[in-house]
Amino acid sequence: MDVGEPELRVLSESEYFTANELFRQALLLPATDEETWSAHTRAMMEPGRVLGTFVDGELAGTALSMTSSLAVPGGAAVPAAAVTGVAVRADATRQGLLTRMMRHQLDDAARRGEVVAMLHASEGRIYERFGYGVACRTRNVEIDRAQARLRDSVPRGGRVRLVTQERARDLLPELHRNCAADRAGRMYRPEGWWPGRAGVMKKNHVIAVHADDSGVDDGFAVYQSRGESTTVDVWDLVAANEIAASELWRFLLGIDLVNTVAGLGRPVDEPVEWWLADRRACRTTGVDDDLWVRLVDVPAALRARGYAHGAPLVLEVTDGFLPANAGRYLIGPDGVSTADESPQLTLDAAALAALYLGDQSASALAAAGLVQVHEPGALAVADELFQTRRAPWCGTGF
Ligand SMILES: CC(=O)SCCNC(=O)CCNC(=O)[C@H](O)C(C)(C)COP(=O)(O)OP(=O)(O)OC[C@H]1O[C@@H](n2cnc3c(N)ncnc32)[C@H](O)[C@@H]1OP(=O)(O)O
Repeated sequence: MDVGEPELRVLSESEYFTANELFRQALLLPATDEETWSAHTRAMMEPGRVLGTFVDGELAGTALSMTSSLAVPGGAAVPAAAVTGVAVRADATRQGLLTRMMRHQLDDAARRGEVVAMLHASEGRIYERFGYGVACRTRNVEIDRAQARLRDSVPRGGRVRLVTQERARDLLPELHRNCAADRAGRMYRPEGWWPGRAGVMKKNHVIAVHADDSGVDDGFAVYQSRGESTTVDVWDLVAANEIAASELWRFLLGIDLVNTVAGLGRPVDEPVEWWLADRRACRTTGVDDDLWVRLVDVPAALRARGYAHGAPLVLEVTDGFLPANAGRYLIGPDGVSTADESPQLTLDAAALAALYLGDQSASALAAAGLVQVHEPGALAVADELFQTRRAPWCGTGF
């Protein structure tokens, strides 16, 4: 049976709990207890940014966004909507409710001056139609501790210390902010993220902080042990520089009684194998999509990032969901402007998102038919312009 004409509106604070329950039910998660809700989850809901769709007077769909920013190649950060809490009640799916919410949310982000929207997707087939594309990926690794010794050549410095969860609550938000320019794809963790995170932090989560030789904190790791043949799961490891990163790994690999150290959602180019004297001590157990990005304002997004040296290129962008974004852009190391010339390459908003942070090359996307080539040689030019020194990585779940 079709649902009646839906009503979409911004929810009031008294409706947030119901929206969160709807989300949890749709994600097949258990209901939230009152304490977790009021002390933690509630903090993720920003007034004016929680949407609800009502059918026959009942809440049937919800989606929220948080105020954030995203680091782009070249070191700048652009205002960003961090989208989460997306759900439609099981008896109201495939009737266009999500499509309405996505349109409303992207229009709202544009009104707020947000250049991109970003999310983590529950399934791979939902968001491309709305112009989102996979902009970075993560890798899960398992390191066999008995075999793992860091090479003598790995630079050393500073000191790792354990801090209490209480101390970590004060320390980590600023420390994370200071590490955020590390690479493209990193995001500013929204204000409500940390209290929300504290809600999922278990009693046995341990926090290690690295300080450099002058005593300035420059990285941290959050981990937890499990199982009898003990594995340490590393949930969060963020560092401002390579020494802090390798020293945190050195620390984790030095914990007594541990058999395996599992890094979850790590950058795909983290050089773990190169740190190890025996590279086979590290096994990749999975590579997954990380952040999906939607360029809300294509010209502003293109202008915000830096480009490698190379010849300029005329790129045509098509955008079925936000047609105002469609256009031709002259992109080069000296900047970006709108162009009248014939395009050398054409691609849609979702493919541009995959190119934008440097995760995929234009050549790889063209091989899948996602970039149309009008001029021989243009792919090589695009590959050079959009390439980045490091793989993009978000590293923040939300
Ligand atoms: C960022 C996050 O929060 S991720 C979490 C997302 N939420 C979930 O996964 C919870 C469970 N799923 C749901 O709540 C819903 O199925 C949603 C939100 C994914 C989709 O909501 P719906 O209202 O059914 O989407 P809507 O009807 O607007 O669909 C639009 C199109 O997308 C397609 N579509 C939507 N969801 C899916 C899916 N999961 N798989 C494949 N296609 C899908 C529809 O078939 C439709 O295609 P059409 O235009 O060709 O007919």
